[in-house]
Amino acid sequence: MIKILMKVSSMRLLAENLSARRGEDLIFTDISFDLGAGESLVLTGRNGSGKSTLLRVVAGLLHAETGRVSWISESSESGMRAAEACHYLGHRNAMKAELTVFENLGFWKDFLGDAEDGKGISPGEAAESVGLGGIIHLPFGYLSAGQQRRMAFAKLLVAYRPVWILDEPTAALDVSAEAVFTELIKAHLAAGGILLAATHQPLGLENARELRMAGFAGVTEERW
Ligand SMILES: Nc1ncnc2c1ncn2[C@@H]1O[C@H](COP(=O)(O)OP(=O)(O)OP(=O)(O)O)[C@@H](O)[C@H]1O
Repeated sequence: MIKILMKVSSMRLLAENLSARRGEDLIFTDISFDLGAGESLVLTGRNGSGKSTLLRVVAGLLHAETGRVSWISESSESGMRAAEACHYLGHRNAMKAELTVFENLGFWKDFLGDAEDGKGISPGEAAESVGLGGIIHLPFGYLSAGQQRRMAFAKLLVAYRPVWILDEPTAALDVSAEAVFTELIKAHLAAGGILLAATHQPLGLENARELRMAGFAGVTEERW
């Protein structure tokens, strides 16, 4: 049973005419999308096509060459900052190997705090939610690659953010972990959350839109 404490969010994520450069190369141009409560957009495309770059631009971690990202929330007239509105889960898990799982998740809970319209769950409950409640006392570095990825996902649950930005969330995961992640994402969307994800494997979401990145300024969009 997955328990996530949050009210139905009314967030909107608007990206307008985004372009980004890595080094000398323009990786994509004029990408726009508009995601409302409960909506998801999945970026696909070959290695190097710019998926991670787009996610990092939206999360405010990379500078956009052109365009802008707006985080529109009913609870904040002036809009929100990326750090207040989204969780970003990149290729790395952002956990300290020598601290226990409990200490890592506790750190993130205290450091991030909750966005206004939701409430995160405890480190113990979050570990339970990803199927690893029994190993919360172990140093993070002792965990297998798949267990580490599950615990990185649990970080999304300890502090509430309406938008989840996930880069290859299911890399190194077994089939049961994929199913757990899909259920957690569906629960997030059902509560009015938003998902922006890059993946090479389908995430099992029925109504996700797809943005196929072609790399070096090419891009196409279609609905799955
Ligand atoms: N710091 C950098 N300087 C120059 N080029 C870079 C830099 N970082 C990334 N790139 C290039 O930008 C392009 C897009 O990379 P990106 O990581 O966004 O691709 P991706 O679609 O996420 O790939 P993958 O599926 O392998 O994760 C690639 O061609 C990459 O080599």
